[in-house]
Amino acid sequence: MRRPRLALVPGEPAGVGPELCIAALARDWDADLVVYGDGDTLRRAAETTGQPIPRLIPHDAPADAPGVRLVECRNARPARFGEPDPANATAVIDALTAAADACRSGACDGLVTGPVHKAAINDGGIPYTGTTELLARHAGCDVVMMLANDIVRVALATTHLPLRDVADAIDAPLLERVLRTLHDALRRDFGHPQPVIAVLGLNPHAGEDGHLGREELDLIAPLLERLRAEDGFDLRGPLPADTAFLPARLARFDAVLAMYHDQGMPVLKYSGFEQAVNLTLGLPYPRVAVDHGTALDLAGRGVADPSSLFAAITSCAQLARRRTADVRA
Ligand SMILES: NC(=O)C1=CN([C@@H]2O[C@H](COP(=O)(O)OP(=O)(O)OC[C@H]3O[C@@H](n4cnc5c(N)ncnc54)[C@H](O)[C@@H]3O)[C@@H](O)[C@H]2O)C=CC1
Ligand SMILES: NCC(=O)COP(=O)(O)O
Repeated sequence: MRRPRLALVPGEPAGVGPELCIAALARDWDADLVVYGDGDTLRRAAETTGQPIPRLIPHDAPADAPGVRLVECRNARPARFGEPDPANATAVIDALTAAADACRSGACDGLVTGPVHKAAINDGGIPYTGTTELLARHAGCDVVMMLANDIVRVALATTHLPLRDVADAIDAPLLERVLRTLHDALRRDFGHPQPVIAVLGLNPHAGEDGHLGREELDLIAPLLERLRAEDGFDLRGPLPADTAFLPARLARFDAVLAMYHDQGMPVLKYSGFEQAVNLTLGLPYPRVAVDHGTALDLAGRGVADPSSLFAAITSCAQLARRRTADVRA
């Protein structure tokens, strides 16, 4: 089977993404990496953090040319580690878009991304809530954000939304789309023919029989009941979020669906920040990102932990191989 070719996007030039990518490029992977980013930033990240500077070659260099293939997406201004510059927002988004194009055209088999600084992109004049949403728009499909480590998989019904807007955003069509996308991905990409999905309530104690909110009674429970009637849909809940993650309960679930970002994310990050990855389910190609942010406090110092990026590359390569095998079967 052909080695998967993965597009690797470092993300925010002033963050830890470039130096973590340099660490990744020094390793052997069961995949070929093609970097989409600013070559000068990568070289300076290597230099500043005392890592070997990779030989970057154009992405369309001859097949036997030695070096790391780079699709150059030049920054408007040289990056200063620790200080995001909104002038470079366009280059960051262009790199993500070019890499997504390559995945959609089949030139690459999967996408791995470093952290992006949301405020810097918006300050640069580009409306942006997250790469998950950007890739969904780009591919024109429904997606689900799911974070995963060896202990738990947490998917989110809503992603980067102010808390004030969350309750209004959660309705039956949205939850149904999310559950179908999650269910399909657990079956197709994660090898669970009959996945068990725990669905959290929105309110404390899952609404306490309607005394602490009615979304569970009026919306979530009837939807779960309807979907359970379909073959293969094993849905538990709506469960109180405060006890759903108890280890003994968690062991019975293949994934937990949280209603909003900070209902699920802290559990995931507390249970294993270093090894966790962020997956976008529902795209026509696998996309896996680091679970952490730009860590501006560490950028350029050579102390950032590369484990999440390494886990993202490993996971993306596995998903890409699985999809290639499915196509051939
Ligand atoms: N995948 C992505 O694109 C993500 C992007 N972000 C963005 O990153 C920016 C900063 O977010 P924060 O909330 O400060 O989170 P952060 O993850 O950048 O930092 C939180 C803490 O974790 C530490 N940390 C992060 N990555 C680390 C690593 N690889 N090794 C060792 N320590 C590490 C940092 O030093 C800091 O103490 C925001 O603009 C946010 O939107 C946040 C999460 C994910
Ligand atoms: N909290 C996750 C995060 O901010 C990264 O999300 P995305 O940019 O991959 O959508």
